[in-house]
Amino acid sequence: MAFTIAIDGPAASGKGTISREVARVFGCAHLDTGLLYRAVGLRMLEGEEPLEAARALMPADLEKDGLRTGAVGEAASKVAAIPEVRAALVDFQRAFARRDGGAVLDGRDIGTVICPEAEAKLFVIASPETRARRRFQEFVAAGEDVDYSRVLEDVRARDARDMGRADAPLRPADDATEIDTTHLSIEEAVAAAIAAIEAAGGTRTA
Ligand SMILES: Nc1ncnc2c1ncn2[C@@H]1O[C@H](COP(=O)(O)OP(=O)(O)O)[C@@H](O)[C@H]1O
Ligand SMILES: Nc1ccn([C@@H]2O[C@H](COP(=O)(O)OP(=O)(O)O)[C@@H](O)[C@H]2O)c(=O)n1
Repeated sequence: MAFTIAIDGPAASGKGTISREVARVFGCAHLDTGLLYRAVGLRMLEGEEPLEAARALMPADLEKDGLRTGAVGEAASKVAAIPEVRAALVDFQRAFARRDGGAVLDGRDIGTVICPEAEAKLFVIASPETRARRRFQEFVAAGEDVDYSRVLEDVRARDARDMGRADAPLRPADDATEIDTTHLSIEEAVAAAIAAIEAAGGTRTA
């Protein structure tokens, strides 16, 4: 049966962490849709035209090194504001969402545009300062030379761009359950997500 779980929210709110654990617990496949936009953003930084890059995207693009850097995140949110780029990525995401065995997709517009019919929808948030601190720690661990105030500035700029764009802006679906992870541990956030998905009819396999 194709049970679809949509998990949306702003940068570094905890979507990916929750999604990976939810996929394990509910025994379904996981697609980090941000990687699609990051892969197009990286190809743009390498000189390619964004729409051509989106149309030519290959699975190997999602495995490339460097997709998680701040510069690529910034480029991703720029190409993500181009309606034709978004349109080129829709079919792949919808096919993934309806696969047998169920799927969890995380991103910005999964519950609103890609899978409005998803059986379970979560909207994960946290304060900008908390998200910037988490992202800063990740960059430091990855050896990137950054300062916290710059990361906070980038988080705010990306929020504004993602929420302000005309096409598929970041916003909760009317029927999404909000999880604020600002004061939650990873374990608590995951437990809240599992409870909401079970309440929506999801069945654990682990
Ligand atoms: N509830 C939480 N409490 C503390 N740290 C968290 C929590 N959720 C995620 N993190 C950490 O914050 C960082 C960003 O989380 P991630 O899941 O990648 O966010 P997103 O996918 O929304 O960008 C990761 O390093 C992760 O370990
Ligand atoms: N479904 C999605 C996923 C990502 N994106 C865009 O891609 C960028 C990078 O997404 P991401 O999920 O990898 O970013 P993080 O939350 O991990 O920082 C976002 O800032 C969005 O602009 C989108 O528009 N729609």
